[in-house]
Amino acid sequence: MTMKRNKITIVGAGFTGATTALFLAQKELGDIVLLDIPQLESPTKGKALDMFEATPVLGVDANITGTSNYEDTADSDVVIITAGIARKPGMSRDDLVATNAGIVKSVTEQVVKYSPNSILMILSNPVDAMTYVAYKTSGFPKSRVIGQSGVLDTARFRSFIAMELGVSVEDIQGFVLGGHGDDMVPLVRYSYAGGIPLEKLIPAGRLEEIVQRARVGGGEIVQLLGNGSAYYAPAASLAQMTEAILKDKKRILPSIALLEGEYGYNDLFMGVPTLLGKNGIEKVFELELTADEKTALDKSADSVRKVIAVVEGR
Ligand SMILES: NC(=O)C1=CN([C@@H]2O[C@H](COP(=O)(O)OP(=O)(O)OC[C@H]3O[C@@H](n4cnc5c(N)ncnc54)[C@H](O)[C@@H]3O)[C@@H](O)[C@H]2O)C=CC1
Ligand SMILES: O=C([O-])CC(=O)C(=O)O
Repeated sequence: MTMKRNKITIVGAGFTGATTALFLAQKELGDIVLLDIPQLESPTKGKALDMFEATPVLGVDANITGTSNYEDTADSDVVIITAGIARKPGMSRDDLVATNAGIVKSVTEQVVKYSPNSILMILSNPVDAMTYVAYKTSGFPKSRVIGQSGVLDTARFRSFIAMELGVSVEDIQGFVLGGHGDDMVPLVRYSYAGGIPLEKLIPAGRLEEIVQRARVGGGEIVQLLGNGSAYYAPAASLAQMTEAILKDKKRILPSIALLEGEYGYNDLFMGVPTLLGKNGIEKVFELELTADEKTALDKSADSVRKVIAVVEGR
């Protein structure tokens, strides 16, 4: 019996796209197609071949190919969209909307033509609004259009807490709600180190400083790099979400999902805890919030709505 291998397409073979391809190959999650614009076809093929040549050493079986032709992406199981421009120091993610909305729309049109049954995973920023664009353009059910933000945002929070306590990053659990912007809402109430509530281990004032560092964690990397934005941690986050889907792991991970009444919001894409399995987002978990948490989430939702209004020309 021959088993069909999974096929994963990554549109945008830049820093995040190429790094994601490598993580996916290391996890042996399937064959990988890297696609970029025709002007970059040669370097895209070069990156893919170089990566494939790493697989004998890594001891993994994954075909990795580069292309600028959407026909090569046909029948993908998962399509990851990282196409677009990244911010530079002094810019906010929202400054990217005018350029990236057009790119995400045209990419999605092509993707759905060749992979009508795929699950779309969006990274391009401003990512909550770009997930909305992919949803509207694709006509896919909401379960198959997923944005990445919360795995990364909690990974940053977990890293900073582990540094603070001098313990393993593995034992820290973080929790974040809201849009992928500086007013995202990390909930320390639901954050733990080895099952112990963080509030019992770190004084409130210090915990708030760490929360604030996590909120602006993307900007910290943008400042340090000087000419682009983070890609290792974002790529690791995409790989973890892809693994949850392709292995039908039913993991509870934060993702950007369409809200239809949950948390009191409608027609809005924003980060919430979700169940990820073979059908994509199989469930959105809704929690009771305190008045302060709800006020903070409303602010974050307003920021996302403003960007969606720009996309829609309102
Ligand atoms: N949601 C999140 O948590 C994160 C989002 N991002 C976002 O991901 C995006 C990509 O970031 P990087 O990979 O660092 O940028 P990059 O500039 O290294 O790569 C982007 C790639 O997209 C390609 N591209 C542009 N238009 C295209 C089109 N029409 N079709 C196919 N490919 C196209 C470019 O040629 C380039 O190779 C940015 O918008 C960035 O802000 C980055 C990190 C985290
Ligand atoms: O900060 C950026 O522009 C890229 C991003 O979304 C992140 O690293 O969180």
